[in-house]
Amino acid sequence: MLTVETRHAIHQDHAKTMDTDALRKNFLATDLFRDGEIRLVYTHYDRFVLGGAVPAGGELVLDKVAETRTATFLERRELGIVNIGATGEVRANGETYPMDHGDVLYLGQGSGPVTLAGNGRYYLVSAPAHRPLPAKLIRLSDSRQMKTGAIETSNKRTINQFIHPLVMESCQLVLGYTTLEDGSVWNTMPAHIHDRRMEAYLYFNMAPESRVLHLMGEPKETRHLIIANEEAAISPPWSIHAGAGIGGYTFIWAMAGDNVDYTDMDFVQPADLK
Ligand SMILES: O=C(O)C(=O)C[C@H](O)C(=O)CO
Ligand SMILES: [Zn+2]
Repeated sequence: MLTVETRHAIHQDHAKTMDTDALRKNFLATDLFRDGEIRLVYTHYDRFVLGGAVPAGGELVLDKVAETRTATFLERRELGIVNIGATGEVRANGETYPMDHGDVLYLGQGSGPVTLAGNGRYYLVSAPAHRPLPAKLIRLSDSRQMKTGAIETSNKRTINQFIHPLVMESCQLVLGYTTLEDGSVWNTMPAHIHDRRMEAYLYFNMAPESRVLHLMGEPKETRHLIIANEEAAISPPWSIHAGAGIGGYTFIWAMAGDNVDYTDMDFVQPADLK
């Protein structure tokens, strides 16, 4: 079963008038992972799509998605898949990719129908692509690991970069996941924006009762989302994206837009946030 929800783009002047419910309806994606289903959110931020697929021991096929009005979803798109569950496999273009927990698969434009199988819990992100590029399975050991933060500032963490120009080539997608050291709770602080690229954060590996306080909004007009396990924050190009957990968590960050330069960020120091 395939479900697609469309989210239109919101102007920052509109966002600052929103109450909690409206902020959550527009910027939080919940209920992405259901057994036997593919559930997608089609955003109008860079036409970035995010979602979940849980074959639950069987198989699910991602093929035609009416929203794109193309013969197959990947006819003019590229796809990143992260397995946040147990072992499974993904098949596309006549190839089979074994997917362990934490593995990332890139499928380029024109890859055709994608079969997601086994006990994986697959997080999916997709953006329009301008040319076909080779598929690539990237394991944690192949990723580029960037250590940052410090225990003193409660933000010691490793930013694992997978779909990233120094690891592989993509058209628009840039993706990885960030893990925090025990006792560190903050991600992405100091915060930043990048008007050239939108971003989405999927928080996972969280205890069911745990929550992340995710900060969003323009730097001088911040708002927050209280986020539970396996929920995603959709971050428009004008928004900061940062968070602190009351328990452990990992998050997958994924971006699309005008460039694939991970370092292209406009930092905002905490003293400049409001
Ligand atoms: O912990 C962090 O800092 C991040 O993971 C930042 C994200 O990678 C990001 O926002 C990239 O633009
Ligand atoms: Zn960012």
